[in-house]
Amino acid sequence: MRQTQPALSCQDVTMRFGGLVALDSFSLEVHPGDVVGLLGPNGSGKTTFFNVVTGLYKPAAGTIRFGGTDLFGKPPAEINRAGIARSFQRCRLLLELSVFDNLLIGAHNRLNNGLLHNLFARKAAQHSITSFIGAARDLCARFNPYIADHLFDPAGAFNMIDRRRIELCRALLGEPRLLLLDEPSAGMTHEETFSLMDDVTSFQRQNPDLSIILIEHEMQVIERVSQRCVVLNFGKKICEGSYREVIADPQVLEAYLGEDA
Ligand SMILES: Nc1ncnc2c1ncn2[C@@H]1O[C@H](COP(=O)(O)OP(=O)(O)OP(=O)(O)O)[C@@H](O)[C@H]1O
Repeated sequence: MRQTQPALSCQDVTMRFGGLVALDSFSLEVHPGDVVGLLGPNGSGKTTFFNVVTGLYKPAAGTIRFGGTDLFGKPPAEINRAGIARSFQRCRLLLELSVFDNLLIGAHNRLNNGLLHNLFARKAAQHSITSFIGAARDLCARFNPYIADHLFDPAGAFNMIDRRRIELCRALLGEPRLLLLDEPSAGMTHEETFSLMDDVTSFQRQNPDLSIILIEHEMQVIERVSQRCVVLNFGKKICEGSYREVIADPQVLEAYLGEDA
């Protein structure tokens, strides 16, 4: 029996797009330090779940609590401040800007004190930027020292795996307690994906209360990093258990292969 309170507790979450039920009474609990693999065939509702949890979509029904706080229907900025960060399938860096500028844009939620403050409280504004540079360098060094050593290089000068690293640093800079990773392998080789996930795992070892939900089609990645897997099909949870359990489950085989196991 688990002693810890769940970090994230979603109960009976339903999301509809017109007549399409993208999430159908979906429930999921994630405890501090959990790494959960979220699986399912294309269109099964995985990204929709991330969009609901991060406030991009407002579900029709259900409850979403994080660290005991009700997040249902709250705006994305508030959810991010509460400690939930995410990555996206496609690279969302501004490539002509430096790594540092990209990190700064990600921290807008916390650093923006308003134009008047920045114009008239120059010392305070300068101090907050200086301490942000220190925090950014420190975070990047803990995630992958190469990024910290190239903090002021343009993001476009990095290869795909390092761009993903920069995006993850941006997500982690706010010290989230829950990180949602949407297909980190997209556009990368096996080796690159494993290397990226090694950085994530090593970062999590330094921050053992960080919970992670990982959407990933590469089953080897899921097997390597997740302690528990949840499988969606047509918006419904069809299976939950260890990687070994879910890949042997007849309903999961049927969902993926379209045949009876
Ligand atoms: N904004 C939207 N408007 C209308 N339908 C949507 C929208 N977003 C998602 N859907 C539909 O909801 C269903 C679930 O989509 P979702 O992107 O969550 O699936 P997924 O499991 O993440 O798929 P994939 O593995 O291909 O990324 C799909 O049928 C999709 O077409």
